[in-house]
Amino acid sequence: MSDDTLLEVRNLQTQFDTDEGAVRAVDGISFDVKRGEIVGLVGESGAGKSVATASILRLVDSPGRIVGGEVTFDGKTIVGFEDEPDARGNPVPRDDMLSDEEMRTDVRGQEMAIILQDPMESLNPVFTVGTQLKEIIQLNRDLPSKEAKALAVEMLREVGIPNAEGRFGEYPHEFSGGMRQRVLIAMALACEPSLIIADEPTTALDVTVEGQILNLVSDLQERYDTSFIWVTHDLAVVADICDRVNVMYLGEIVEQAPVVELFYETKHPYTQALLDSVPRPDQTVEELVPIEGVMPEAIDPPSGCRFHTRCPEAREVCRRHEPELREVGDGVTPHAGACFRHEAFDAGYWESDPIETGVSNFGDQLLTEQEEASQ
Ligand SMILES: Nc1ncnc2c1ncn2[C@@H]1O[C@H](COP(=O)(O)OP(=O)(O)OP(=O)(O)O)[C@@H](O)[C@H]1O
Ligand code: NI
Repeated sequence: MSDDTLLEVRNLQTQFDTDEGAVRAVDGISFDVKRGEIVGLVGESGAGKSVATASILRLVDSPGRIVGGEVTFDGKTIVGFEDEPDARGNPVPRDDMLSDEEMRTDVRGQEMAIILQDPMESLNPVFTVGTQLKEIIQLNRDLPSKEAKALAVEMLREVGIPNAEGRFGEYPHEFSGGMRQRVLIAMALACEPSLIIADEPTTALDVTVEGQILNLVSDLQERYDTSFIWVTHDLAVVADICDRVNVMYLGEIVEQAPVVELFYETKHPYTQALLDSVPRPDQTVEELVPIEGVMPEAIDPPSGCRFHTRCPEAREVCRRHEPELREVGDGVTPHAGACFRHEAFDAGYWESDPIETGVSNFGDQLLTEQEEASQ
């Protein structure tokens, strides 16, 4: 693990054991978060974003369980298994894997904090906002009550709550949605974590308030040098604050790139479809194309490339073989994609017959090197 890497996720697999069978909600994802970086996790509802972050926090509840892979955080083993499973085929945790107790006392709320979509889930309605924030500060820093309170007020001010001193004594229900979300950000920062995991924290807010919160997070990120994993289904949010992005589809990462690369050198048809389905300043509304079809169920994913049933570029090879995430960029900027259209794959895509998916072609928006060369 290189020095500036804070979190390393390798081939992480999390499944839910249901009566109908195993739902492989997260099916072998790998990505890194460097220190001081905001990494996006984007994809449609059901892609596995929340299960992925819950796995990193070790907060997956039964019938869900982490069944494979490795997660290393600041030198600690969050997830790590022996090479051989036990007699019943279940993974065996390695000795260096943190216990549930260690996760609770040393990692969550200390080194990793979480911000969820609904602040009311994380705030206690019977205590004032100030009391809750002060308590977190005292848990994390050995400060006398008076100083902890002063710091709490200072933090409320820092996240942009007007009249912070006066509002210290108010209850969560007296705050608007946007203000509550600011309180949660203050609470997360009060732990002085090195990583904050934010799961769609601005989805319920209107766009103006969302924009204010995103600006705030960018500012605070710079000041505190905190790393973030930002979960969202919204590419506009990704464009706003992320440094690098992972695009998830049906439990897998299909594209991974720095944010500008993702938008301007798109390598995966699913990412392209996501981009075409959201308004952009350089497009008219008429040019918007919704993504066709619905994402298939994770319990019974399509064969081959999981996106092939909805992909306008799908060919026979995509139905038969599954492309893994590979380096497909220009060799300068790291850019990974899981699509046979790229030269890095030698799967015979171009000789393979197109398959009829009932989805129209994207046109010339997704030219590959080969296509460009043949034009
Ligand atoms: N308790 C559970 N039992 C069975 N399957 C589950 C359970 N929780 C989640 N799943 C499945 O895991 C998959 C991924 O869900 P997840 O909540 O991670 O999606 P998501 O990308 O966060 O979606 P959203 O944008 O709606 O939050 C889904 O197919 C979901 O049905
Ligand atoms: Ni989710």
